[in-house]
Amino acid sequence: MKKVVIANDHGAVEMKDEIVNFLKQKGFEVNDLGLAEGESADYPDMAELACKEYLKGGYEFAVVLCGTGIGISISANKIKGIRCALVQNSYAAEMTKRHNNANVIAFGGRVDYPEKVTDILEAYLNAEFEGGRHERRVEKIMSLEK
Ligand SMILES: O=C(CO)[C@H](O)[C@H](O)COP(=O)(O)O
Repeated sequence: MKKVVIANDHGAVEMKDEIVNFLKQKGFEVNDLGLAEGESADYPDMAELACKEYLKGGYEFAVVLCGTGIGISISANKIKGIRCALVQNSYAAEMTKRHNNANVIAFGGRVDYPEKVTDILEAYLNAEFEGGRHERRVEKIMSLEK
């Protein structure tokens, strides 16, 4: 079964539940490392949890969530091997898979999106990395870690 790991801080509990249910309906096994209602944590810790679990292998991608999506995506992108995209709509979600081959996707639980967040996520799921000239650029992103 395809696996996904997800983590959230207290700013995105409801959105996390919505995304977990959606991914389960899509046939994913979801490793939920995030917070439940009433719990609280610092978003860099939640980014680290999800991304380090993802990097162990066996996961298709990871999802990270905080109030804006900004802090947790900044944090995720500090971790070697992670290309985290904070996407604002379906177009960006599709393109970050096609061009950046993002392996982590971020959303903000307190953000008003123009579409359902699950539709945005679906655009990412349905897209494929194009390779070609984008392969070279992704390699250049990854060499910035050195
Ligand atoms: O969006 C976030 C980071 O970018 C956090 O969810 C937000 O900063 C948490 O704030 P608070 O502790 O006041 O709920």
